[in-house]
Amino acid sequence: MAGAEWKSLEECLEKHLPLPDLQEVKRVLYGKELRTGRKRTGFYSPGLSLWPSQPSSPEPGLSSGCLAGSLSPTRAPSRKLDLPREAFEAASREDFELQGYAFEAAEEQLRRPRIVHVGLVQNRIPLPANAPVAEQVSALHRRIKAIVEVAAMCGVNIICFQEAWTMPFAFCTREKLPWTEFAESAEDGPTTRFCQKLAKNHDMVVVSPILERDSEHGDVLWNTAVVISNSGAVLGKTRKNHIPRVGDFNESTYYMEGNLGHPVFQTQFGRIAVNICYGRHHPLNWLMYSINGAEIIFNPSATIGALSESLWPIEARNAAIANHCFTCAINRVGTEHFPNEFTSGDGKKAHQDFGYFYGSSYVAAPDSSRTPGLSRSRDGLLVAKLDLNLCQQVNDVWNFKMTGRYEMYARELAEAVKSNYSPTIVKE
Ligand SMILES: NC(=O)NCCC(=O)O
Repeated sequence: MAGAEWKSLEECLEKHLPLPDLQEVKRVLYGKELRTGRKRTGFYSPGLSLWPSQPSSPEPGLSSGCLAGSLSPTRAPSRKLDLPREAFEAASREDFELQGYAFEAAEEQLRRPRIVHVGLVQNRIPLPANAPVAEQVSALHRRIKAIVEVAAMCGVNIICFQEAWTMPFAFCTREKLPWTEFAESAEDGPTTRFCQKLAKNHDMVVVSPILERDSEHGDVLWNTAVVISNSGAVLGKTRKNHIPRVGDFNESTYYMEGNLGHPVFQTQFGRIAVNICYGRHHPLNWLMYSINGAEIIFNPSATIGALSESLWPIEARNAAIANHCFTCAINRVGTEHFPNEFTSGDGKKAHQDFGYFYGSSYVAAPDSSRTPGLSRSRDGLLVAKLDLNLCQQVNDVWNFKMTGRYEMYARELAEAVKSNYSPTIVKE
């Protein structure tokens, strides 16, 4: 662990990064740049920039090494995972990125390690959004099949695809056809049947986020993740609880807020839950999956750079810390162009694309460690080896569940949602 000789993260980045890279790193790490008020860095005061406009040189006599750290038993960074050569060869042939990392937990006397390999898939849409619907779906099935085969070579036990993975993210258009034609039955639609085969063939739990059409209940559409057991049986489904009303994410035009609560799925490899995209901004949403016993919470997403890139590295990681569980954040890749122009209701010109989906999928652990992200620009498979014992180990150290005071919050929230509630504000 570094002492005072390692001055600051900011100074290290400034010293070692070329200016264009530094600007991008600042954008992702700190959000928008604050007004520049002083030239040196090293401390923050409101309204002033954390960053000088040019990289500065370190003060003489101070070391500026970029990493000095020892591993603590409760916070070991994920390390690279050895994956089979054939898997890398296949990934390269199929033109997608493959990365693997392992998280470790301390050895226990009474419990054996509870090892599970998860796979996170991020991808572009392979065909343009104006190709026939059936061709787009088939092309996506083919693409995902190729990636799942590599995941199988890597020993993946549970795989999760990106939000609404069988379609372009067309909700920005507000048009119904052809986009509603991508909706399928969660129980026996073509995509679920396709995933059942994958699950059975590869002995892998498959989390398949789709646009669901529930024809048993008035043909209502939902944003749903179907969870398919490694036996090939449909274990169940879960629905997106929070629908964005931000920017071009006009999703409430298409489907309703989920009505299935916070189910957790007991799989052979551990207890999992799915918090779909915009749900990651809602700490109570993560909390309820965790209270129901989730050890791994997947967050299949579709989100764009201008809107959320500075939120991305924080939210799922914070949820893993706050809830003593693993979280898996997955985002799609690329720019999707739509046949007709639409406006964003912001006075700006009509346009035909949503913005840039920046990938960057990652896994975060309860001890605050995380994997690096997949790239911003390529399809990819991230394999992470988890020891689920880490969840309880961190819980026993930090005790957030024990100190959570849920009863107090339940009481206060129950009051706060009443129409006659008046907030407690103490005034002079
Ligand atoms: N798909 C979705 O909910 N996107 C909303 C934007 C975001 O949450 O970053």
